[in-house]
Amino acid sequence: MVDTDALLVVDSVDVHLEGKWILRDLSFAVQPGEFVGIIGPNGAGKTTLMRTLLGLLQPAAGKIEFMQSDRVVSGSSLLGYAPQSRQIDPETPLNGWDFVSFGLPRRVRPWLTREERARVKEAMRHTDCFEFATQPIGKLSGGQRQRLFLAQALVRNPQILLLDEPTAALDPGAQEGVAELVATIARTRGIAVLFVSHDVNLIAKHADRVLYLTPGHHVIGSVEEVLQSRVLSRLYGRPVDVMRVGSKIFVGTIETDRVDETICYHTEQEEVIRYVSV
Ligand SMILES: Nc1ncnc2c1ncn2[C@@H]1O[C@H](COP(=O)(O)OP(=O)(O)OP(=O)(O)O)[C@@H](O)[C@H]1O
Repeated sequence: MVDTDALLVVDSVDVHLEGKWILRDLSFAVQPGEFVGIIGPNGAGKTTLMRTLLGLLQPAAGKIEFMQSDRVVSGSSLLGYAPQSRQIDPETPLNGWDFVSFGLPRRVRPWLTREERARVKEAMRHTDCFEFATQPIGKLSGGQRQRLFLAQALVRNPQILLLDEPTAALDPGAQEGVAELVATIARTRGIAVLFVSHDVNLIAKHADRVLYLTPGHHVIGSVEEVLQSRVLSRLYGRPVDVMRVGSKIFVGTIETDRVDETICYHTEQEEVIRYVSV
């Protein structure tokens, strides 16, 4: 694969863990400023992909290449990462400023230089969380903390931002706020974003392209190209429907025999249809 403009090229990558194939023949490239939404069922390998890009897992085959961007700011790092698991003890005696400054490249001295302080301030301003600088992080809401995690990932001035379910456990308004913020950061700062989410509508609204993973398989393309019954049925190896109701997209399978907790509606014949998300 040759893509001279790409920041990241993943070429025919296989990853297996404890003898089980997780990612197989995975190939895609990401451009500066591009927002790539990563979606797929539990266990599809989304976090495994993040960990592989971070160098925490070694591909069994294929290669991963990071390119330099022309738009690199001096002192920038390659990757910024916000992990999936973000439990914080409510009694944690850390304020927002300290928490974000932990994202700076490793340093031995306990104090921050003027340049480092400016970076922390800029990252907090960009993510609209400077007001939490002196507040204990354990007392903040999920959405407020999420902004701090984003600031912590941004403080290294990364070229690529890896965000593993940054909107998990947030209410719809806060989810939208975080996704919008990330999309703006990608656009205005030329940072490539890989954004994992289970919310197909959030991805459809904000992503330039979608990487849809199922165990051992993947497809990548625009929202219109990927979110189609034909494409996803091939990916899952069984019939999958993509329904558009108003502005919303639902991906799942339709069963006509049971009524359950998932989306139900009536046809003209009053047949109750159960829609199961995949
Ligand atoms: N350290 C490990 N050793 C062995 N298997 C692992 C390890 N970590 C993850 N797996 C397995 O790899 C597969 C992919 O896991 P991964 O966490 O990447 O999925 P995911 O798409 O991020 O899922 P979710 O949506 O639930 O977060 C799963 O079957 C999981 O059990």
